[in-house]
Amino acid sequence: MGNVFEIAVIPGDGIGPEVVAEAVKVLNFVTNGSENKVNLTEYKLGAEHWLQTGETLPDETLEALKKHDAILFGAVGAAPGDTRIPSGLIEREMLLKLRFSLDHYVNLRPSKLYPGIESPLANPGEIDFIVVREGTEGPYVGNGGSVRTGTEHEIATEVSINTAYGVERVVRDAFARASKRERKHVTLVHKHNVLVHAGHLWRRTVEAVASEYPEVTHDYLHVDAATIFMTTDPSRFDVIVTDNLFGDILTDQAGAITGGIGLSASGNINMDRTYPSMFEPVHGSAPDIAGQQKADPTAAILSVALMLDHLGLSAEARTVEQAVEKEITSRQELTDHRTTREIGDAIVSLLA
Ligand SMILES: NC(=O)c1ccc[n+]([C@@H]2O[C@H](COP(=O)([O-])OP(=O)(O)OC[C@H]3O[C@@H](n4cnc5c(N)ncnc54)[C@H](O)[C@@H]3O)[C@@H](O)[C@H]2O)c1
Ligand SMILES: CC(C)[C@H](C(=O)O)[C@@H](O)C(=O)O
Ligand SMILES: [Mg+2]
Repeated sequence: MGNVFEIAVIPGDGIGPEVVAEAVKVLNFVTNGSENKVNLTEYKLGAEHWLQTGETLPDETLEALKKHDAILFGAVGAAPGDTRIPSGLIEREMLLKLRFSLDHYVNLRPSKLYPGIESPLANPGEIDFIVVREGTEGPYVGNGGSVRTGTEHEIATEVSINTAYGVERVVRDAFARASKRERKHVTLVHKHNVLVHAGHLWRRTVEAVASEYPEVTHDYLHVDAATIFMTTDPSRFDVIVTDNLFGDILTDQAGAITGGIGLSASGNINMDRTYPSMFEPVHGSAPDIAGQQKADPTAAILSVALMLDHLGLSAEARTVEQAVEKEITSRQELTDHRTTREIGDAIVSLLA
């Protein structure tokens, strides 16, 4: 007896609707004919929606979203120069509000250099690591303010919040994931030589949790040095655990070295399953290429694979990943770039 999974779909802004259309095609195809079904409900949210309605994320919408089994998210946000929308409004009051309200404490961002993908690195080696980015704390929580705003005496703060509870649960998740991987290695990335209070909490937590996982090795890198190794020796990484802001920055870099941000998937995961998890590409709304069918939908499609895994549909998840790998290989033989739709169609045809 199969299940029916209720999936909320939030296409969002810019290339969001374009890449989500392809991801939905793949999701429908891979579940069609299987005993597990998906029932999709679309929600209009984002910068365009705010311009039309003045709404960011109304409470009723949040409550409705909570009733779903998972959320498939595209991207939100305006072009940096768009003065009609206050900078950060949609990111904070819609996207981060969702991640915080649904307690998405594990922001899982895998990076893999697929065969046939060209890395900008001269000697990329084998790249296959995951970043376990803390998703609900750090400098993202909005604990700050500005006094004497606009004067030469302005003081602006953005306080990074790190709780023992929040750090421990994400560090535990990283070690648990590492213990199931071949190399079984965790790298803590922080900056405890300067950010001593938060840094030492992270460090002590890693040491304590590591003692429960004797089979998992671990090391530490300051975030500045981590960016060096991400470029010179990325194959050293297996599982990186880090705070919300460092994880944001490192995962864009990780995308760049593995062939581009258009391939980077992510899951905002509530491991306790008290609320639905949300799956989305790492990239944003890319206003520079929006509406032109230039966006690579692979990140959104691989986010569907992460979602299927989370829902317990691992056979379907592997099917999607294998079709993506084959499509990436077949791209190399083409002289023209595939459009967003063509990539989605090619992946669907490889699922058949
Ligand atoms: N999760 C999200 O919704 C999310 C994530 C990041 C940024 N944003 C928002 O998106 C807007 C634009 O941000 P940005 O320009 O800093 O980052 P971005 O990720 O949207 O774009 C950065 C660069 O990558 C390219 N790119 C992104 N996705 C691509 C894809 N699928 N295929 C090919 N190229 C791709 C873009 O064309 C651009 O040159 C901002 O409003 C930002 O706040 C939202
Ligand atoms: C848009 C922004 C809030 C977001 C983040 O910083 O987490 C984005 O950059 C991401 O990586 O998903
Ligand atoms: Mg980011």
